Amino acid sequence: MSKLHAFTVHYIKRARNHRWRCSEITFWCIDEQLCNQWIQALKELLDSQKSRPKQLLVYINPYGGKRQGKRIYEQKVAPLFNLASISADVVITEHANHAKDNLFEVNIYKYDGIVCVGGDGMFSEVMHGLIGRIQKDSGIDQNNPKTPLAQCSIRIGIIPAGSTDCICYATVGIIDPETSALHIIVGDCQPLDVSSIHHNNTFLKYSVSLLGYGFYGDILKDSEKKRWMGPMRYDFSGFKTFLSHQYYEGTVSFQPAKGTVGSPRDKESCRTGCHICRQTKQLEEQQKNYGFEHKEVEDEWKVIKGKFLAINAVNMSCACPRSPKGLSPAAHLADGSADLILVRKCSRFNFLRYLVRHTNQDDQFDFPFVDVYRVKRFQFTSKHLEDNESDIKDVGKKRFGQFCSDHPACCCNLANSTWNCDGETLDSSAVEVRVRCQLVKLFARGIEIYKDEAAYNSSSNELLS
Ligand SMILES: CCCCCCCCCCCCC/C=C/[C@@H](O)[C@H](CO)NC(=O)CCCCCCCCCCCCCCC
Ligand SMILES: Nc1ncnc2c1ncn2[C@@H]1O[C@H](COP(=O)(O)OP(=O)(O)OP(=O)(O)O)[C@@H](O)[C@H]1O
Ligand SMILES: [Ca+2]
Repeated sequence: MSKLHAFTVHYIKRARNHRWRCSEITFWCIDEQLCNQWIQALKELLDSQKSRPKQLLVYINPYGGKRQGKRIYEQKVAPLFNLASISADVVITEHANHAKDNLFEVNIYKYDGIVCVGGDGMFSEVMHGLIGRIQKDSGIDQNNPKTPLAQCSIRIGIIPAGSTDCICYATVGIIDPETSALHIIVGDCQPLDVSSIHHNNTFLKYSVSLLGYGFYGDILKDSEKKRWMGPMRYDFSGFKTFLSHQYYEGTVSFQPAKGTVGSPRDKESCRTGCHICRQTKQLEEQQKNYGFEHKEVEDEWKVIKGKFLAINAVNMSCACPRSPKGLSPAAHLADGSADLILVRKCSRFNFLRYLVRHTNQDDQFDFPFVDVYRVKRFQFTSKHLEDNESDIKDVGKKRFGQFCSDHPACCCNLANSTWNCDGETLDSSAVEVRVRCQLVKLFARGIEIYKDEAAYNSSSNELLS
């Protein structure tokens, strides 16, 4: 404009329910030199913020959730990345495992972060690619369950476009692509615990949210055949699995977490700057300094044999829109432990009461048939496998498929379930699980606490571009 000079500042404004929005404000000035000084000062301020990513590698699953991944990225995320001068190499996946395989081929070290546009399954794929690549480059064999893993310093960003999106919900507080893009732009960093799953010295998978056998495994297995239904498939398969009321027999053994301060029955949840996660990290660093870090303590295994409707190990609350407080409301994102929830065989009515409590304020652990433990390691072996193993020693015994080999007429239930590993199926009737403290990092900051309702309007806004 004649004789007036101006520049526009784009910044982040907090809105309700942990939502972030991009706003802009234009400053006018009659003095051109002063205007340029301001622009220069703001540019220098932005450049000095080293945690902000400049170059990203983006994987889009065009078939996740309601199949909106590509549109969400192009319309809601790419314009914000452009505004923040972030350059992105975009790969639209053509098949399952495309992103994972690609992460073993590209030069990942030239990127400040890897972004996945999709659901929990897509995140899991990218995480497997990244962890696997880092171990390969560090010469670490993932098959040895005792080996400490190399941490991944390249952060992962999630643009939610899946069916459950629980990892996004539990680390940001809302499923909103724009909010997640803004957390990436400001360069947030949230470490995450990862569980490694092995069987007989063979690496199977990693898990960050839910590793579930029985109820959630069966829901997932059934729902995979109904992908065409979109996110609704989980409700349909959930109802069907609930009616089938299948229980599974086996042995769970675990080592209770010693070094953590919290308990799964705490009233307080993990939030931005969580002191429990911070204390754990400090403790781990102290142990490192004293040289204790990789010593395996073999004492104190607790063993539970029984009939279970569900065995769930969660590394985070698993909060999602279906259950806003999640499977274990007090679980921590980065405390080096998982909450192991054992739901024993009970009536359908009681199991329904347990499920309903995931949707209200009542305590879902306050039932005689539900136990919850905070653990660092656990193992599960199905009775089917235990019996088969003892049969091998006792040559000549006949086996009767899914029924008890000792008493074919007694109809003991020896069926096997599947594991639900962050929304991916995993078939293994015996697993050994270890929590790896803060193995990966996300572009997130945990769920922020708004001290009072007015705070989200007045609290600090962040400069975008
Ligand atoms: C009566 C209402 C009860 C509602 C109970 C809701 C509990 C929901 C807890 C959800 C926890 C999700 C954990 C996240 C797992 C993700 O890594 C994974 C991949 O995205 N998602 C699922 O496996 C997807 C799992 C989807 C689970 C859906 C469960 C639906 C159960 C429906 C039972 C109906 C009984 C009705 C009887 C009249
Ligand atoms: N182009 C593709 N074609 C088919 N499958 C793909 C493709 N790209 C990725 N996948 C696979 O699709 C699976 C599911 O994707 P995603 O997690 O994005 O959606 P979802 O299952 O609907 O959501 P959620 O995991 O949150 O329930 C992932 O395991 C991923 O490996
Ligand atoms: Ca944890």
